[in-house]
Amino acid sequence: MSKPTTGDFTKTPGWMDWYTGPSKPRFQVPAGAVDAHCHVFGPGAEFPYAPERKYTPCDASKAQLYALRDHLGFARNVVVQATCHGADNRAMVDALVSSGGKARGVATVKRSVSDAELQAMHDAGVRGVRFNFVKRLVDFTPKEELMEIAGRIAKFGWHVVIYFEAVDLPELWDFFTALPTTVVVDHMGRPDVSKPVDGPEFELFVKFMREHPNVWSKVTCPERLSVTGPKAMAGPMSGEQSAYTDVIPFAKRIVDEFPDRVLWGTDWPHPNLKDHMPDDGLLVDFIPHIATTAEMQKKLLVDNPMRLYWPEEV
Ligand SMILES: O=C(O)c1cc(C(=O)O)oc(=O)c1
Repeated sequence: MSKPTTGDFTKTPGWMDWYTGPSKPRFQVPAGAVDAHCHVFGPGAEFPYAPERKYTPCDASKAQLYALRDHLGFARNVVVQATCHGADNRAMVDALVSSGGKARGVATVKRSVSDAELQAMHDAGVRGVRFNFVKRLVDFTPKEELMEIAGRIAKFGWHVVIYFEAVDLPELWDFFTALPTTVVVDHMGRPDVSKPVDGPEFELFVKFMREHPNVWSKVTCPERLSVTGPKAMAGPMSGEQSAYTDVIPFAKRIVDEFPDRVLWGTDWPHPNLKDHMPDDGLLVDFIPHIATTAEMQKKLLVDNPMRLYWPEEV
């Protein structure tokens, strides 16, 4: 793959660029598999990063994303608006429009968005909005504004994607459980995997899903959540086909209990990683550790994302 650029922007110090030499996964994903969580960044020269952003990434273009899709054996993508673009969805929408119907998207919108703008995004393939509660990524938006947005996007048949840290779930519980749409949790609500998988923190997350059949989870980002690894990267420190073993019990528990409400994605180009950049081919090899039968793999990678993002084809 071609090397990432940065245009006129200066990357955040210590920024880790995505890995240009991903291996071919040993695990062959089922036909029609969807990478249901990934991003595009810029390119900044064409789609400038938002003034209110908390980080400046390297560029990660739609062409590079779609080359990775083909390399890994996926058929489709769900492109999630990255916080470095704020509520300016042009780069994400441009990626959808150029995908030939193979990508759908999740936007970030403000309360001031018009119905005509929502309709235009719908026509381009947007099917959800993202509410972000991770403080290092976004400024605070009042909950009544978000609830108003949720009510408006519900009319388009869209869902709400939420991103939060596990310690914040108790405080956010009432808001999340009042949302009128399907609710999709990013990265399993970021559990602290150094705590027990059956301890109070993760039990609360399981209860959240168990008691609310409209709640789905992405069983994504072992490379973010892992504490002890080993890491899915090329070279001598590699975990190769058994990376991120400390995350497996958490993700597997969610897939086992809620096989019809889980999604998987690469999270390419992996914003804000601090200590390593994964080989996306090896990340795909993580999947059979958490979805252990062909039936579960098909639900995770094909049936569930198709039902949520391409229901007209199911
Ligand atoms: O943990 C993160 O830093 C992160 C950031 C973003 C974003 O900036 O949109 O998206 C993600 O899925 C994860």
